Amino acid sequence: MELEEVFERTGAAVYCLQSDDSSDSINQAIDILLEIPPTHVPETGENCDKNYAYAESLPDPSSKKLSSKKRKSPTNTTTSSTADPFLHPSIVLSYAYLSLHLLQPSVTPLSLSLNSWPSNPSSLLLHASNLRSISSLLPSFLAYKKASQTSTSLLPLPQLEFVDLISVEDVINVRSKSTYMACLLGSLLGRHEEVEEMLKGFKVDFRIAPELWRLKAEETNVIVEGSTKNPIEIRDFLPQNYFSRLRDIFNPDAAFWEETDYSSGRYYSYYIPVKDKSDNFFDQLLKYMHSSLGKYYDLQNVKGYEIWAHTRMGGNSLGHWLHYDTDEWGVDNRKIVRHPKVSAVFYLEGEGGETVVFDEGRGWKVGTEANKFFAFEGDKLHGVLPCGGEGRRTTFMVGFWEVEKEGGGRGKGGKDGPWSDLPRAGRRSNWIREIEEVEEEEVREVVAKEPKSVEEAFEKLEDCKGDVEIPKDIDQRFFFPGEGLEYFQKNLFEAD
Ligand SMILES: O=C(O)CCC(=O)C(=O)O
Ligand SMILES: [Fe+2]
Repeated sequence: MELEEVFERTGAAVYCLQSDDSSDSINQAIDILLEIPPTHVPETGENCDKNYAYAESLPDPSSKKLSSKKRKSPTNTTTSSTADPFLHPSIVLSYAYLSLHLLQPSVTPLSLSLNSWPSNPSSLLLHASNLRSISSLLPSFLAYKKASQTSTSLLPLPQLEFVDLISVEDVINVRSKSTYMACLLGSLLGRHEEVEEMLKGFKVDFRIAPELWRLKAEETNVIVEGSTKNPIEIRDFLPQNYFSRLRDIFNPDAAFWEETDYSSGRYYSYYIPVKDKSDNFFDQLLKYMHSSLGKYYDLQNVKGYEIWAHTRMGGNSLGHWLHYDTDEWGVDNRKIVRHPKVSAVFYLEGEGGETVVFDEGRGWKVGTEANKFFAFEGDKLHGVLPCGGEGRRTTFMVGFWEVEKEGGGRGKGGKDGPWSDLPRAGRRSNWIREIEEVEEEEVREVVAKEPKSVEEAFEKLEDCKGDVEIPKDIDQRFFFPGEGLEYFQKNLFEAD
């Protein structure tokens, strides 16, 4: 196959992918690309002079108004093709597979493209992200690191808007993204010296200390008998019938996630006032949690509970950025910052990254375990570390508030927002039908322990004064600028 046809086919495939995001179009693009024999894949990168010369000889693709004409036949490529010397057919093929969530088939074409241009940063970035999705953390770290070291002047700016897995910004910001991801995975893998070197690209003054990354979140023997200011964890917390009901409501396949549009990523929670008499399972559960925690924290003035939940696909998640739990309604509407008296995390499964909580310089670390309950004073900075592994991480959170609900409720487009009322059962909220009362349980005796901690949870960095921007969309705040924790206080007006 002539080089010209390879370009035309690649352009045509991109055009299919851009014209709409239906699986038909994606499959059509895949068919077009699969006809290019792998041995005819053009040389790019270090050897791409030929491609440049060819590309320059073609009319400017932007003058062809790609979107004005729908392609009719996959082989009629002349009017719609884009000649981009960096648009390697194998990269496009692997993007196409990825956009159908076909991870495995995407690996081979990507490796092929890396064969012809081993340091192609955008292929490396995609390759690294693939490897991370299949929990190959070390190879993924190495690929990110390699991408972070490639020169940015030769970066491709191709038309890659056709998949949401990687945006044009990702490609432009390939260096910042790959460096940041390498720092994140490197920290997880204990390669702190390399990370420190890479952090020099950014302007940051602190990072989570290697000691905290290394700490094993095992159970301690420090039993907490009564009132405390420190976090506590309680294993085997809920009686079986409460636990299984909660699991049913927030099971990964449960209606809740779909009906509340969890995947949109917007924040929503429900505010449930303290009542004398329970009307439903949530009342029962929250009363139970409240009485149990009352021995350790002063919860007498609590007026209501904010509840929300998270489920993270697979174990290989990036965690949850460091934040304070706040009353998002107050932040948005009154520009005031309030915290719950106590915040708590209930682990529905034993998978995924550890929760970390900070107070002044100290940092506690808590491992996930099914039916474990973890609580801490609600004005403490906290987050979730990234992790590898296969399992899913699902947690149910409770904020114990001394503040009565004033506003809150529906967010944009009538959807649930922060401090919503529980919905009534309806077509879009079947999940709520599962909260009818269960048999009431007496509060059991529990053993509360203080989780493991390190004295100095943040490490000061001296030479990290680079000008690469930390990518906003994946900033976990594990590396941050400033004098100390005031960086987080200043950012309190950003919703969690
Ligand atoms: O899942 C966790 O461990 C904590 C999550 C959290 O802090 C939050 O959702 O506000
Ligand atoms: Fe939180």
